[in-house]
Amino acid sequence: MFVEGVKLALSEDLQRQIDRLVTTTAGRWRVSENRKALEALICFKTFKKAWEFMNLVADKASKEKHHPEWCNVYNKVFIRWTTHSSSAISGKDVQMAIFCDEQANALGALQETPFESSLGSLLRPITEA
Ligand SMILES: C[C@H](O)[C@H](O)[C@H]1CNC2=NC(N)=NC(=O)C2=N1
Repeated sequence: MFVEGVKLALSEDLQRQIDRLVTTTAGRWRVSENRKALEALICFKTFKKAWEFMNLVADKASKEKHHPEWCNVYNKVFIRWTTHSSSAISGKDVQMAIFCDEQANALGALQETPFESSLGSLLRPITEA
């Protein structure tokens, strides 16, 4: 009983953190369609800013042993946090997403990035260009 109670409290806390990320970041973060990942499209002013961001996240990922699925085109970074051994978003995913959000803000990432419109051009196969 006690353990179950702790589990419940933890997942409620996680859900609250996820809700906060999704609702307070102006469309930057969303829960993936299969609900197993947190994803963001982050738009920087320059390529150098995007690269700086990726370096900071790379350092943190090595320390935390939790690595992003991501891609970069010029000033945009698409980033996804998911945990392979889990069927749901984990605390580590949320921790990394919050870290990314803080770093993105510190690097002056553009606040409002319409997810759908920008993602299309970022991931479009090069043959269609
Ligand atoms: C053994 C090692 O810690 C695991 O393979 C880690 C590595 N980094 C990881 N990163 C992410 N995002 N999810 C994982 O499940 C994961 N597993």
